[in-house]
Amino acid sequence: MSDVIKDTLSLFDQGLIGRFRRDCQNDWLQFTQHRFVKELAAGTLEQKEFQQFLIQDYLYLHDYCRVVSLAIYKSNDFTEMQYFASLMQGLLNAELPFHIKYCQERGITQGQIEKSSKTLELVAYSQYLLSKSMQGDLLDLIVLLSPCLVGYGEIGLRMSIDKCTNIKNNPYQSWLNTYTDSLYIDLIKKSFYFIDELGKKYGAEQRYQTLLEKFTMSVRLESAFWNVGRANLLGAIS
Ligand SMILES: Cc1ncc(CO)c(N)n1
Repeated sequence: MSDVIKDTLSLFDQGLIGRFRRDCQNDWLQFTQHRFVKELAAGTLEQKEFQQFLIQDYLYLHDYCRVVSLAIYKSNDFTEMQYFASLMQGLLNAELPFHIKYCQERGITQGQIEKSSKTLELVAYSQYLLSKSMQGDLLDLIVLLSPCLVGYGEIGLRMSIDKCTNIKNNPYQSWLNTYTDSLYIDLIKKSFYFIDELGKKYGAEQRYQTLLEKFTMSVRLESAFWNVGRANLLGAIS
């Protein structure tokens, strides 16, 4: 089992994603080895903090889906459209129902989510994605989205083979399983190939530096997002 996971993890080092990850290594490590991630793996994360994270992430997923629908609109052929439609389907039919289930298990109601203030971390990330995705072509757009697309998968896979992970009585195990589920991982595998294809089609080589800047900013916003559960109310706006 762990060989299959290691093979899958080696894909993260290849192609355009591999190059971006290497070229913003510090930021990437801060994101994927964040304090929140370590506490999740150990099962020591405060329940309250996780609940706040779930609420903010629910609100984030709404904006993320909006950006994916913009990608469908921006697609120039049916192959591109099909890829983004499958991503949308994965979000709406797999990740979101799981997310709603975790909220329900923790007694978080729909009304509570709708009444919640957005944290500055959420506003910054969502607004960055929503505004930047309006500019540029489909390659710019997928680069903006790719830390979000592949990051949780890498985190989930690494945790699943890390000896330090508490798998026996970890209250966050079912949430972690979402991101190692074969549906989620298959989508990521498809994404590596698709991003490389778009890279060739839309000339990633010629504008690599601009793309790297977009990727890196999304990675930093992902790191900041891990703090949403701790963001105090003074830092929240509605
Ligand atoms: C902020 C954030 N990034 C990535 C994912 C994975 O889809 C998520 N649910 N939330």
